[in-house]
Amino acid sequence: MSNSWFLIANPTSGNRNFSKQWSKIQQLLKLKKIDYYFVFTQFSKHEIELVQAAIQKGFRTIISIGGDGTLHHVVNGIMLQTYIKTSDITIGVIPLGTGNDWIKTYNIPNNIEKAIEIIHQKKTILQDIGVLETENKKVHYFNNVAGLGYDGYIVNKLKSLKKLGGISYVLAGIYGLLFYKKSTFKMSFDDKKLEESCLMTVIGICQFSGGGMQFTKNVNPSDGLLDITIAKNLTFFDMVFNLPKLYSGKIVNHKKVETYKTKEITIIPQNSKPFIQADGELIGTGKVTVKIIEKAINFIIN
Ligand SMILES: Nc1ncnc2c1ncn2[C@@H]1O[C@H](COP(=O)(O)OP(=O)(O)OP(=O)(O)O)[C@@H](O)[C@H]1O
Repeated sequence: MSNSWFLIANPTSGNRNFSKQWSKIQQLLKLKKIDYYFVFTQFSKHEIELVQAAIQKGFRTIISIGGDGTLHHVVNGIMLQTYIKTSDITIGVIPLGTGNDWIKTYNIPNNIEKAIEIIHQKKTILQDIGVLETENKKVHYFNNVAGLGYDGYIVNKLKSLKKLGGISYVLAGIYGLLFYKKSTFKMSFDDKKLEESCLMTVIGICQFSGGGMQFTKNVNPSDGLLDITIAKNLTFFDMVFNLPKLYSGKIVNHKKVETYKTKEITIIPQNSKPFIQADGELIGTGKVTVKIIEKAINFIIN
């Protein structure tokens, strides 16, 4: 087993100059005498095979350098392997992405120097991981927030806007409010069966999504429960007038919003196939079942 860190860096994440950021990261790691190996991703989802190869070589501490998408695929690589227990792995994050939402739950600043200092201190939490099964029986893991409906629509729109940086989330959000068509979702969890016209249903392990918005209530990332938020018939005006509440998290108290905690939920959209997003990555459309794997991976936190 290796005591070195294994760094997986996505040179395409964020919109800052990657080679400049990378030189800074290398200098800081040397300064802190942190022993490491590194690889750059060469294509989307390359993270999965890179992290699995690293685990087979004996690495147990992985650093994801990029945004939420890079971390999402690193997590999927770990969860999809059967070589070792996933809870033997520790992940640290050096944020280079656009939204960088996962780090916000743990007060990790969007700053390379501070993120490396936090990694050096090695304080960890054993966090839950969510697992989504889509209509075609495909399985996807998520470490932050997943959702169906409006937020999936936004993630799809974001693809063409991310080059604009942080503002892209706001622009995609407004576009979605103008053009996304709500649909009726049948939802079942515990002994509940709901049928509602929904803007979206959000499923959280952690607290922030959409570039700093908060749709989950009283989040605890290691309680073995999914935080479900059902945004019902919210209109364009409801969203615009409540914009500060989307960022402060108070939106969960709105009369058209319901929150639940559960271990498993199935959502079946009626007469439409809305996009499903997981950690800001588009993973499918239509029906989805979501479960939780309690205390699955160690993450370095502040
Ligand atoms: N070399 C590569 N070329 C193209 N795409 C890549 C490459 N490496 C990784 N990717 C993909 O790029 C996507 C975006 O990366 P990431 O989410 O980390 O950055 P971001 O979109 O800027 O940040 P955020 O998600 O925090 O807004 C991910 O789906 C990732 O798998």
